[in-house]
Amino acid sequence: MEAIVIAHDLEKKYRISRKQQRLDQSKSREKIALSGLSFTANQGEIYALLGPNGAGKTTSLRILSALIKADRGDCSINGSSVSKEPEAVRAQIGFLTSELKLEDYFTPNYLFDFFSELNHVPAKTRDERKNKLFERFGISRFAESKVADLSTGMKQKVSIAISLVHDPEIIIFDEPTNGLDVITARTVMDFLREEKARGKTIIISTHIFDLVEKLADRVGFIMKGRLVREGTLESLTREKSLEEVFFEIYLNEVGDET
Ligand SMILES: Nc1ncnc2c1ncn2[C@@H]1O[C@H](COP(=O)(O)OP(=O)(O)OP(=O)(O)O)[C@@H](O)[C@H]1O
Repeated sequence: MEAIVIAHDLEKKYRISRKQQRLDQSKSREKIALSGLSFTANQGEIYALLGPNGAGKTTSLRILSALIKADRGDCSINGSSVSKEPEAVRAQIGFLTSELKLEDYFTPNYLFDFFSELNHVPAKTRDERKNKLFERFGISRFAESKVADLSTGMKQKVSIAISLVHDPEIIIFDEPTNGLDVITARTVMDFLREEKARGKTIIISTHIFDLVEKLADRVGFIMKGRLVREGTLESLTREKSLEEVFFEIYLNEVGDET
């Protein structure tokens, strides 16, 4: 199996406000989000980063996607270094989040064309892709409606479609089903399975066991900014449920602090 996404020894600190410092009862003005995170995803698999709130999932996916910079460490995406070749990385990945905010005034059709142009997608390819994605996500009927008039689920599906204008080899999806109703969540999960079947590599972050059990080939447990265990879903859950494995690791790594 070929390693296509390699995160190596990532460190990231955020500077926090004095107010936040007091709330955290911390002596430091910095918050450590990642402290030496490493993991590897293989070509054509769905890899899940599973961890509790504040573990560092979003931070690591944003670094992988060249949206923010790590303080230390680096990632290799299909042979390109995130720190040295961020443009090459961006061309190969689609970063998806259900929290992406779309401008209310524009239509799905306009947004898809706009982002296609930004990504240098030729018009013919753009139209083929748009038809396919709009059909797949039930957007076609709303293609000329303003974003402001769309339902929350439809907005999320539009944001997924426009993150895929360049048909990226690697899909990075932060909390894929957060805030989605069951029907939209199902559409998204089916879509990710189809993309995997097309040979794409998919990395998701989540705290939802059920999602990991339904979707993932391999799982990395992330706690306090570090990877604490990694393995195939099958090997991890041979004797215990994923939830049991998670809490065993959690008690070991974090203790019973809440
Ligand atoms: N912009 C920021 N400024 C200050 N601290 C931040 C910032 N972003 C994240 N953090 C802190 O860094 C740590 C890791 O956050 P991150 O969002 O990466 O975790 P997460 O695993 O995605 O959490 P969640 O599941 O709650 O979204 C947390 O303690 C968080 O409070």
